[in-house]
Amino acid sequence: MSIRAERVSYLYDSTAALQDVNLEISRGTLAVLCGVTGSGKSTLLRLLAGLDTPSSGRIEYAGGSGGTPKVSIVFQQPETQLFAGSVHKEMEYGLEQHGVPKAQRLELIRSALSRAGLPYETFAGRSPFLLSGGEKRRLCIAAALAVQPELLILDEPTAGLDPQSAHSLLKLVQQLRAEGITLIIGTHELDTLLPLADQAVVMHRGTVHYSGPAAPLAADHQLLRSAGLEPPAYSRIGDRLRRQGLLAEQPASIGELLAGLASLPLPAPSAAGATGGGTAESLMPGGAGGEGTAETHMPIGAADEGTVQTHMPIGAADEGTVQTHSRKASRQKRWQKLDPRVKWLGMLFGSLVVLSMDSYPPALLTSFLICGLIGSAAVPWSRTVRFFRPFLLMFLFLWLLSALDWTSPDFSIGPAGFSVEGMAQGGLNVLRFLQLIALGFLFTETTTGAPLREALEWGLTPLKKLGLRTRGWSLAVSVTLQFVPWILGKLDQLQLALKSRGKPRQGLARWTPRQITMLIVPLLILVISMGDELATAVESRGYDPKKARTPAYTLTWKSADTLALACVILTAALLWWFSLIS
Ligand SMILES: Nc1ncnc2c1ncn2[C@@H]1O[C@H](COP(=O)(O)OP(=O)(O)OP(=O)(O)O)[C@@H](O)[C@H]1O
Repeated sequence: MSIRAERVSYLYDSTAALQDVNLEISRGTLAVLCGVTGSGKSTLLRLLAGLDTPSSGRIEYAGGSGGTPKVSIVFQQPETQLFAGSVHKEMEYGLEQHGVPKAQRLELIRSALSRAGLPYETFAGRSPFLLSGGEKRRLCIAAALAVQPELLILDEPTAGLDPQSAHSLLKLVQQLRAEGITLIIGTHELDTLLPLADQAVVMHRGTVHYSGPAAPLAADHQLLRSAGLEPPAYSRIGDRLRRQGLLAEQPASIGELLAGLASLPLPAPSAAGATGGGTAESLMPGGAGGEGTAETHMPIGAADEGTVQTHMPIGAADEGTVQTHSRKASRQKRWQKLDPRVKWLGMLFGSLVVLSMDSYPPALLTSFLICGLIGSAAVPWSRTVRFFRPFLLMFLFLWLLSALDWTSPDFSIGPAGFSVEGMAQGGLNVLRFLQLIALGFLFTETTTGAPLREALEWGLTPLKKLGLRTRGWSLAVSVTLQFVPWILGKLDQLQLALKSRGKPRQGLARWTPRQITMLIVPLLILVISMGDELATAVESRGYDPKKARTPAYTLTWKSADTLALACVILTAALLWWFSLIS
């Protein structure tokens, strides 16, 4: 199957990760996608796999077997891609989603596992979570192969593998190419993958810097360096030897370089070489032979402006985006500078007001105000949606439950009767719950770890007088609060993993009861292992809750904080008064 990206751009919030990407990869090609960290490789691979939709532009597949394109992807971190209770179930999930009849599944699973070097008899019953890092990666590759993809996308497939496993993975990649599968591999590992590739694509700051045959790219050191990449070692050494007249041709792989070297008589070490000078120089990659020793020893790209810019947000090229970005950053900074005690008190007063409300007008006004506050703190819209999405289904259920009326319903849907009054009251309660959650969200989104903990400790000080160990509590509460975004991030990753193995589902369809039950176990395992790691870290640092800790952050009250607190108290009082009169 061939794939074509046409003027593809992708934005994370308002920052462009990809800009105007045009790309064509023909059927049966092994394409290597390289670029420095943050250049947009993973984002592009996700779009090519159909897991995300471009913000603009389009991606087309052609020459497949018809119907939905059969694309499989293996992510950079395999542990985020596993979710089932056993290796067999992990493999079966994708086959089931692709509609493969049960009778055919076992054979496909066996064959894919064995191709990935995991014998079925040994691994089928084991938990994917208890495999080693390399075995997890092989399992993900096996699961991707089981569905017999026409396009296979691998993101950093050799990362974290020992040399032998990396070698067998490369052999497998070559076999797959020989079978006519189109392969796209995202990697930094140019030395091993570039010689195998037919096509190379270099990403630089979210754009395609080069797309063409792989062999000339390996020899074009200037082009690679201008994208912040170091040319493969075989090419750098070959280049030096060629300049010195020792090799006739530029080697296209480490194998060719060794073969070229084998035909050379070994020179006797010269006196100059023995004292340092010449030998040291000749051992340096890309040394005096033409590319400049100083340049070689500088951090990659220090020699060219392009790489320095790599670390800037891609949108920096566009002045409008920069301005929006800096306005947002300054709003976020203003909220972060505010003393956390003001936010803590704001959350306390806000919660009291919300709890005292029993009619819609003040509740709606409060919702409006909270939305305004979240907007003024420049919390990205996508992050807010991601945070609230899991709560919405739960609250919808609670709302329907409180609207149920079996005795004198105002209307019925099927066997269930509902009362309008119950709906109104339930709606109000749900709204108030959401407001309480939103206040907590605003507090944690605008306060970093250390100030958050100190503010919590300050809030718990009265309890200290009763002899309670508030330091331990505040640590526990702040860790718990920071767990929430972490858990939501993990949920997103697991959802993406499910999507990568089956029919793409969008919106509420992603949260079917089956999907939720599939996510519970891996999520629990991830949470427990994170708790375990945290406990080990705390223990290894000799943390003793009985001893006073030196605060990592000192709270300082400024006049702007007094003003902000006065605004908080005034607003809370007005809302309370409004709820009394309405
Ligand atoms: N979820 C996200 N939210 C916001 N920005 C993101 C997100 N994911 C990636 N980015 C940003 O998008 C840009 C491209 O990221 P991407 O992960 O595609 O790069 P990459 O080339 O794959 O990097 P690496 O080799 O380190 O994996 C980076 O600047 C990154 O910070």
